[in-house]
Amino acid sequence: MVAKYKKDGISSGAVDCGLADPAVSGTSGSDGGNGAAAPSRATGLASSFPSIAPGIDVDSVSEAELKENGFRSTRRTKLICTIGPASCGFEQLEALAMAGMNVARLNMCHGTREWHRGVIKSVRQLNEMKGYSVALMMDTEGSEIHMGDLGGVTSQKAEDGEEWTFSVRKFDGALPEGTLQVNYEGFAEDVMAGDELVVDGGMVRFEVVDKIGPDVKCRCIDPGLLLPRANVTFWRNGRLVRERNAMLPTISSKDWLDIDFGISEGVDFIAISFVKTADVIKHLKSYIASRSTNRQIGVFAKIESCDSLKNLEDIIRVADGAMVARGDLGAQIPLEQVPSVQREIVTLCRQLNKPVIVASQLLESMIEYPTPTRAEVADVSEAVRQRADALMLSGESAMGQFPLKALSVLRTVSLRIERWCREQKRHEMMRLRELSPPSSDRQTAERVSEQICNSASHMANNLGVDAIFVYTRDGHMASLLSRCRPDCPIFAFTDTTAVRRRLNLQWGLIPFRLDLSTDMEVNILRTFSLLKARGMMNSGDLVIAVSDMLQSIQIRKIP
Ligand SMILES: Nc1ncnc2c1ncn2[C@@H]1O[C@H](COP(=O)(O)OP(=O)(O)O)[C@@H](O)[C@H]1O
Ligand SMILES: C=C(OP(=O)(O)O)C(=O)O
Ligand SMILES: [K+]
Ligand SMILES: [Mg+2]
Repeated sequence: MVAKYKKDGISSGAVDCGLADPAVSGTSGSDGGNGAAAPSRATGLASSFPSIAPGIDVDSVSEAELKENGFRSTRRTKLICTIGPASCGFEQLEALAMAGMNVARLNMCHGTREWHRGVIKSVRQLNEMKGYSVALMMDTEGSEIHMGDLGGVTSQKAEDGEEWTFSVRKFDGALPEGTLQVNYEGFAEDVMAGDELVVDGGMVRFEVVDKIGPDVKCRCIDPGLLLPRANVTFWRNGRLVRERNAMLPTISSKDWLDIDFGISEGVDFIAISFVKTADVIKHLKSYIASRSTNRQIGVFAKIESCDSLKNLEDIIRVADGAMVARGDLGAQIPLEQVPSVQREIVTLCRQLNKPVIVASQLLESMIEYPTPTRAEVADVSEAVRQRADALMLSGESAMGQFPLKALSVLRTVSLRIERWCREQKRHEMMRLRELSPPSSDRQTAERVSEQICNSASHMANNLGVDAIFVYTRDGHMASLLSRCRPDCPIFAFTDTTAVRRRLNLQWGLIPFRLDLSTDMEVNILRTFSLLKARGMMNSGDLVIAVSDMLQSIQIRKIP
């Protein structure tokens, strides 16, 4: 890939993915960080950074946004960055955190476990030393069919009419000229002459000419750039072919090892690729529960296949969240259906109170160029207007030339569209159905919490309050409030760092960690005085406070 412009300023020379000494790394969020010094938690470095107020953890980005713009203008849409060679150094991660990254995604399709372990360690250090709550999401490879590593080169151009061989043979070292490896052993048996091979969701296309044992001879019919490990689907008579490849397990044996790795490394979320049914999610959730006592890992279902669309509601009901994985989805259903399917998934997730991520190609051109296309900005705007919980960068942040600029575009577009939607009432309006239907026991805590949150949001909008405060141990009340998408931001106070990180993925929540008292009044007064002392709120601000420890709604003016 040729850099047409100067590369993003997050790393000047060679990309260093080792663990830079964070004590000597400066903050370099030049294009869109907010320039605020990062607060440090109680570490030996306390003297190098402004110290955090005792008793409350919040990151410098939220703090600066609150101070500079007041309550109402904080960003509601959360941002996820896929980490790769262009973003894995400590300083690069720090710059991304400064520029608003809420979640770092690790795609297990690429890189070694050791490499991923290094990134996890850096993110964790960043959180501990600088008060961030960047969550970690591990994304499984799945049993998709993809090409091999291109024998070490970063890309190869396939020209119109060229002959290429797709082979299931294993090669040591360099590949023979014009040969590509395929990871699925049944490939040569499943395909037929005349089939169309779609690489990387349509970036390159081939027609199958002939089969010779493990080799499949093809002719390029849509030229383009072949990237390492690009995904491959095959089509016959205009339909996706699903032979034995459809029988491959959703979670492969390699995925199970990656999942064990994720559990032992304590990631916050695991995203499962190519989910077909709800059962696989249930199975994984019980596996995680049996392996990791007292740690919750959110399981996200990636919606990227025809099968997942057939079972959409069942899958989303059992998952902890979903991802509209438009990359592969666009290779499995006609492209023109992707926007309406995205909207359906976003709506359904909101109804079922599951966080939803819109992913892939949001700013694809920024892999190479420092400015997005107008169409990309429109796409990002639409996802923000649909009020998806989070937007995700893939290649833009993993291997592109401008990771920080791409993140900055997501941030500024989100802020601008959110404000426009609030002021002009342009959001997608949605009537929320009841999550917990009336039962014989009409007073279940679930139902009461839901009603409290709906009413609190309604009151917040009618009264024009500055913020909703929620005191929550497990985060559930915070997510119920987020579901209502109120006009004001939601400050979520929780007593564990793990819950705080998980809440960082959800729309409109600004998560803080605070030692919670069983006495609600004590919590309220403490948060008021701590936030006031740090300049994050002012006397006279109007707040609605709710809690999962005491079922009440309070309307309070900051003294
Ligand atoms: N851990 C990694 N190591 C090397 N390259 C990576 C890594 N993660 C992502 N990439 C690169 O970024 C590109 C885009 O990432 P992503 O969309 O997550 O993967 P894919 O293209 O496989 O669907 C990948 O094709 C790959 O080139
Ligand atoms: C996010 C996606 O999955 P991956 O990048 O792992 O292919 C996608 O297909 O859009
Ligand atoms: K993946
Ligand atoms: Mg995919």
